[in-house]
Amino acid sequence: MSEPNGTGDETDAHDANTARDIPDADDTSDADDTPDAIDATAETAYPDDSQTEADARSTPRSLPLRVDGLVKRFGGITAVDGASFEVEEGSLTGLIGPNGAGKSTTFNCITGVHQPTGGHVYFRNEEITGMEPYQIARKGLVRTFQIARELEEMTVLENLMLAPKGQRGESAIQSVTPGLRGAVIEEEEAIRERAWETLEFFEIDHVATEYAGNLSGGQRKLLEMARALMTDPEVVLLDEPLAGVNPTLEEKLLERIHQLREEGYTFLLVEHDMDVIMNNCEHVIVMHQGSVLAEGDPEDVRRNERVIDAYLGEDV
Ligand SMILES: Nc1ncnc2c1ncn2[C@@H]1O[C@H](COP(=O)(O)OP(=O)(O)OP(=O)(O)O)[C@@H](O)[C@H]1O
Repeated sequence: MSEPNGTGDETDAHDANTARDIPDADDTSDADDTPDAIDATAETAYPDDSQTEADARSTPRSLPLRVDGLVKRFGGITAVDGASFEVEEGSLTGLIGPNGAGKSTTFNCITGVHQPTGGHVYFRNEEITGMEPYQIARKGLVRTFQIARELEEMTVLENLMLAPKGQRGESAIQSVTPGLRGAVIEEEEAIRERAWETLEFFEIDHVATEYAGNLSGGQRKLLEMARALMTDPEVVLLDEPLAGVNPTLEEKLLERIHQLREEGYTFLLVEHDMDVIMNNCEHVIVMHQGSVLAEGDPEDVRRNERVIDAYLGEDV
């Protein structure tokens, strides 16, 4: 793979990005009504009618996710080579590319699992490059892994109950302070209730008391997503959530993703099954050799000669 060059591929990505619509002020009416989203929208709306279209274009939008010139090297291997792309609010965006294109490494750099060698990652206009995974998760950006990472020796319910951020938890002080102890118990009950609701949503409530290590591969994928949701994310990066999942479960998982999207979540999906990408994502980003080769709606991407070449003539 080549060293970052900041030329051809970056230009393509940039062109593709600028070709996408800039939301007008009316778009804010559809915004998610969580406090964060309202704050973020306030930063980006174009409140003053006197603003010209050019002003509006130059106003940075509060995108849920923006990756700019991301580079990651492992010794002599350049896994990510100047990748730049944006993820739109409330979208289900697909991230595809041949094996070794750099998709998982990109996810790792976005979510703090890896320290990028170069470039920038922004979550709602805030630079999060190089932050720790827990800091990024707290802000509302989480990922799932190709190989699910649940705690095998805990039950499914316990796995979910551990996930929410900012829990008071047990401490010596609260155990001898009646008021505090009551608050902790109340919080735990609320989390337990939400955990049950989430298990029901993913239809794995019947295995709530099973050790996570005893679940089937497909059930683990559902648990992984359920755990991600328990952290109250705004943006979820899904790394091959359907790999090894049977068709019935696959349909269920996709249905859940669409349902969550309607509730205002934003998803970036890495998936090798092109039918899944083409039938479910409204925007597709194609990575090749560490950078963005093309992006657009599924049909544009499917017809793109460079994409077809990158996949060596495989059906995209
Ligand atoms: N920790 C690592 N150390 C060394 N090289 C790595 C590491 N992680 C990834 N790579 C290399 O970086 C390149 C990109 O890998 P990555 O897993 O990001 O690709 P991918 O697009 O997710 O591939 P796949 O679709 O096969 O999962 C590959 O050449 C891979 O071998």
